Amino acid sequence: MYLMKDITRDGNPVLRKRAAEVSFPLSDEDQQLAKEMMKYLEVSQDPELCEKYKLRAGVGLAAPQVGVSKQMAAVLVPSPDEDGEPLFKDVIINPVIVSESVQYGALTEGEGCLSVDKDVPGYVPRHDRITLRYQDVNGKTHKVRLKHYPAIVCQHEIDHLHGVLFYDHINKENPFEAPADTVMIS
Ligand SMILES: Cc1nc(NNC(=O)[C@H](CC2CCCC2)CN(O)CO)c(F)c(N2CCN3CCOC[C@@H]3C2)n1
Ligand code: NI
Repeated sequence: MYLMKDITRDGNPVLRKRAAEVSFPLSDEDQQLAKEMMKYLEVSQDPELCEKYKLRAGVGLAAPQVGVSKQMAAVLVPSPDEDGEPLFKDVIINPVIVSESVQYGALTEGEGCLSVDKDVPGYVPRHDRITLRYQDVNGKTHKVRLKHYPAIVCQHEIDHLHGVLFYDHINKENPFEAPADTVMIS
């Protein structure tokens, strides 16, 4: 199971590389990687286990963040109401954003990153809606339309696969400025 010591931090070149495509069928190593990344998110979202293992909670985790430069990320976006199904839960492999809204969306609270220890205040303008194509661990291709919160999370993870970090998007002059008619997501 991954602990915070296993998370690569900003400054490690692996976070600024374009990750390599994953080939199918998945090697045992890649299957284990997918499982471990999703496990981290599940454990980190359990208050007791999160505390027990001193984790930072997460709704997404990309392979470069555990030192593996491969096009793979785990995403676990819980439903707003406790008992509901997650808004999105899957390990996205070789993801491609095939279309995106002109309209921006941004988390009202700004963003953080398990690989960035410092707080970087400011809005992170992303596309409010995306159509995402990816393969799951079985090699099955999915094409999903996402909006608001899950769309933001997936864009944050896909950025990691392209060597981009969230603060790269923050307006240097005015961090809390967002483009006109940006959807603010809480
Ligand atoms: C929004 C949020 N970001 C959390 N952390 N940061 C992350 O996930 C980073 C990725 C996210 C940062 C902004 C967009 C993607 C990790 N990243 O670096 C991966 O690349 C959270 F932990 C969190 N939630 C809300 C849901 N809650 C359910 C119960 O358990 C606690 C959990 C807390 N929401
Ligand atoms: Ni991140």
